[in-house]
Amino acid sequence: MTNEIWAQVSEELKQAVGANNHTTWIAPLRFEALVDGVARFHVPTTFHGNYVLQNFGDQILTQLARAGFAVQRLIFAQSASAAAAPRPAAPQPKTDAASAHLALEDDDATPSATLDPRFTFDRFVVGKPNEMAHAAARRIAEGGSLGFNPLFLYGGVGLGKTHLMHAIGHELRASQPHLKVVLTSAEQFMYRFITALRDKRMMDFKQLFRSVDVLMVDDIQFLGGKDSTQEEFFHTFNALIDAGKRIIISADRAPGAMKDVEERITSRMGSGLVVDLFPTDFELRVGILQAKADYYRAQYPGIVVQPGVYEFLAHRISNNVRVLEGALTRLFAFASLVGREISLEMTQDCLADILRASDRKITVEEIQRRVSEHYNIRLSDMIGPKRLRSYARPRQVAMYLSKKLTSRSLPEIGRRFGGRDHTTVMHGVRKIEELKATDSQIADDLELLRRALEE
Ligand SMILES: Nc1ncnc2c1ncn2[C@@H]1O[C@H](COP(=O)(O)OP(=O)(O)OP(=O)(O)O)[C@@H](O)[C@H]1O
Repeated sequence: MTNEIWAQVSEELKQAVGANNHTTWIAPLRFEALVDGVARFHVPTTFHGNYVLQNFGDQILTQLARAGFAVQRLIFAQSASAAAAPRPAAPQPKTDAASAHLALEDDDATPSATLDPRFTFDRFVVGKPNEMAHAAARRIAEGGSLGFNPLFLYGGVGLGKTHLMHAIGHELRASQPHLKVVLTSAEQFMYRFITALRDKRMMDFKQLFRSVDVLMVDDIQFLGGKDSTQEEFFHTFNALIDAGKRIIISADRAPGAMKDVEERITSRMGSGLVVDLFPTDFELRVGILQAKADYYRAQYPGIVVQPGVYEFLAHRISNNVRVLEGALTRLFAFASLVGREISLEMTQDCLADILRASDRKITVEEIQRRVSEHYNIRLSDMIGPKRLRSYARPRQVAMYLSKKLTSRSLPEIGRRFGGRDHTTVMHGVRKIEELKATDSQIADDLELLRRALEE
């Protein structure tokens, strides 16, 4: 996108937000860059940026989409072109799509992140793979006493961890505005820590983080190998837990699977409620597409989506909801540009690159092969009739993973396990679900296998 195009989009926005709002809020924005679906703007103050994001963020995204730009995140910062260029010793917090919405602005008096207005509970579609995580997040958002602390949410890329954290933030801000709720990424925590060290303002740093009521830290796996930041995080963590404050942590893997993070830290992080977000299944993907499309239809009135399009996308696109969203944004923007209905043909054409990239699907056969290798048993024994525990357990693990990671139905899975009945598969899946909560060896096995399969 060029400055000229932004100028046109900005003009369009005048219609949407009104001339006064436009002069006050939109006109001062300076477009800086659009990289990987993240559009970055320079703003005169942090407050200005927060205000625009919260009040006009959706409209800006919509207008950009209308202009043909599939933007997924907006960042408003004083940043690069302002005087606040970081000194060399301090790493810059990354501003990619994953962390953009958490941007903590440098001149914030408190480290409370900008909440993304789109990441609310209302807009979170619940299905089997994420129902536990959603329920736990809801419990925290309701306030009151909980039987667990911290909450540790983990799962693969783009499955809604950040979304749930923001949703908790929104709810708490509305229902208990006196609470100091802080949402940050591990990377930003480190950035602040290093900056405080450099500027000899450690007391301020400690006070800042230890005075919060609810601390949410995203992408904690980032602490791997960053020894002094880990140490500081550990102290912050302990101080808050001891003071009865609430902590929510997210990561791309289970606490025990974290690399280069000290064991005393991972074991404390895993000492509350640990919940995993499973890869989306077909039903959840259709649900998410429908919910997002409802929203788009309000923005692009008159666009018709032909039957079968959502199902096609849910079948063909990977687990990552971010990819699913990007596909839909592009489809709606394209359909509105050319003024046609969204048909299967248009979908295949317009999304050819995304569909190609998502072609790799996990199969039951691949799961069986991996699981038998993992447990060191023959594939034929796992699929065959033998009932020995040493075969039955891996078989159940493979059934469980087949249910969770593929879109195959129970009878279809049964057929691939030597023609077993669907009730046998169901029993196996339930058994592993139970064991996962009580047997850490099984939980670790599942985690390892899932990672290997999703690579
Ligand atoms: N169940 C859901 N319902 C609606 N939207 C969802 C759901 N799950 C994920 N999304 C959307 O998918 C996108 C990616 O989600 P999010 O950023 O929360 O992922 P994440 O798990 O934090 O992944 P990462 O670690 O890569 O940041 C967001 O736009 C989010 O709104």
